[in-house]
Amino acid sequence: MLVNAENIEIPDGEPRRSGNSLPINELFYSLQGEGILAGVPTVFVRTSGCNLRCWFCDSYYTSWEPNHSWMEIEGVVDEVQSHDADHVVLTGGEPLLHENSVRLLDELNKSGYHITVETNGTIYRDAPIDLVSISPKLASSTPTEKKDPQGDGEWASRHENNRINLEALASLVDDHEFQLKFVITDRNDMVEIEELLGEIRAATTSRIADSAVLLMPEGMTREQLDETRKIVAELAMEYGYRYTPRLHVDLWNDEPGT
Ligand SMILES: C[S@@+](CC[C@H](N)C(=O)[O-])C[C@H]1O[C@@H](n2cnc3c(N)ncnc32)[C@H](O)[C@@H]1O
Ligand SMILES: Nc1nc2[nH]cc(C(=O)O)c2c(=O)[nH]1
Ligand code: SF4
Ligand SMILES: [Mg+2]
Repeated sequence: MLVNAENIEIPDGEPRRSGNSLPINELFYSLQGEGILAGVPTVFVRTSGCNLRCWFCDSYYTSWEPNHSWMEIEGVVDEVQSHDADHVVLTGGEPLLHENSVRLLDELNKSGYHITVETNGTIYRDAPIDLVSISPKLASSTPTEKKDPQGDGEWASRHENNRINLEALASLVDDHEFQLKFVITDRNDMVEIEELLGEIRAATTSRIADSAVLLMPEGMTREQLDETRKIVAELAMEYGYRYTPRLHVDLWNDEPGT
């Protein structure tokens, strides 16, 4: 089943490529920095192009200013295999925008990798995924005129209209092991999280344990996380959800390829 097909687009200014290629922004070996697998050595494949525009996006060159090389799926698999890892993360941008992400996931699955997909949860695709790491975008992510990193809020209504797709969220939760990972900018986010969790729980037959709900502090740099991480840790204790660090930021700050 494909939900929200009308949102699928390729990055601006690129000819539509056919065949077996994907727009790849970067491919690197690091430690999983976020979520229930934090600390696990992992190869990251980052596609370019996104259907949303979070004002805080830490992968600016996949969303606001998409930048990539087109790579054949075979070449991506070869490069993944050149690293000594059992875990692969497919991220972006929004990796599930691209039909060919399914082909890549099929190939990685055949090679026996544990596969995590990092997604904003607006698009469902039938693919082999061991852990779907869903990060639904809250109202506080919307690039309003004041928060827009690039213009005067031109993306705000499009982002707002597309950021939640309950049907896709429920399908992702129903079909895979999952974590729901919310980026927290301040305590007001909790009202919307509680409401959205109620809606997802009503739409799915799967149980969503509180331990599968992760609160992640917003911040691209150590300095920014210094402002948010303690508040988020306290919110996790208050609500009974799980706190997730951003280990890569703690270790390497905002260095590319980490
Ligand atoms: C760049 S996104 C790519 C995957 C997908 N588009 C998504 O948003 O889930 C990877 C992860 O980084 C998170 N993220 C992006 N910018 C962030 C920031 N400034 N602080 C904390 N987390 C951030 C996203 O919520 C998501 O969990
Ligand atoms: N180390 C590291 N861990 C991550 N987990 C999710 C990431 C992402 O950007 O999706 C990410 C990332 O960019 N780096
Ligand atoms: S959905 Fe993910 S990639 Fe897209 S703008 Fe938001 S954080 Fe960035
Ligand atoms: Mg990242």
